[in-house]
Amino acid sequence: MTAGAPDSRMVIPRTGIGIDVHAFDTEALAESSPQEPGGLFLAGLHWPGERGLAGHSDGDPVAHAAADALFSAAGLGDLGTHFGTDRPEYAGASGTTLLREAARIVRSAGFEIGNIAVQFVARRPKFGPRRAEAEAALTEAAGAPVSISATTSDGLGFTGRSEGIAALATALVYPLQ
Ligand SMILES: Nc1ccn([C@@H]2O[C@H](COP(=O)(O)O)[C@@H](O)[C@H]2O)c(=O)n1
Ligand SMILES: C[C@@]1(CO)OP(=O)(O)OP(=O)(O)OC[C@H]1O
Repeated sequence: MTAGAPDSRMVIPRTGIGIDVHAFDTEALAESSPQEPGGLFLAGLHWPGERGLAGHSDGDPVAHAAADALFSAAGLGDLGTHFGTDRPEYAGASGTTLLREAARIVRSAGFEIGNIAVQFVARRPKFGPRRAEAEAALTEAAGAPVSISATTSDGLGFTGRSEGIAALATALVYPLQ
């Protein structure tokens, strides 16, 4: 092997990053009907009684940031490349549906997924009690470990004013040889 040149037998993992933000939807309060439940969809879970987020899909910034990080790691563009708002089939789509589809696309391009880590910024909902449930939902959708953490912004900025929720994700993928 030449000094400085990568060994062609080495599997070089690739990292990716994704950020997503959704604003609270003032009309999406509480439950509306069993067919179209109101409330919040976040981290692959439904949070009845919490104010919902606006979006073409269900507006889940945790799942969207995770999917964006996968596309970023694989060099396959971003969420808009694959699930644009011009695609009626994704109207109202759940975060787990989008993450499952993103993982399928990344695997079809010849990658396996190492893991995804996501952190969201919000005062509410209190995440700790449902962390295991959310991690299980997104891990099942991605077919790879997804870890999720939450933080507040100490009352500062748009998350501090409860105008929306922001999420940041990283992902690791590696090419299958
Ligand atoms: N929506 C949230 C936000 C935070 N947590 C948990 O609280 C811890 C402290 O948050 P600070 O922003 O005050 O540092 C944080 O590490 C989380 O464990 C939460 O559960 N849900
Ligand atoms: C997911 C898509 C498509 O339904 O819509 P939104 O739910 O608005 O989500 P966003 O993260 O703003 O962008 C990606 C969109 O293409």
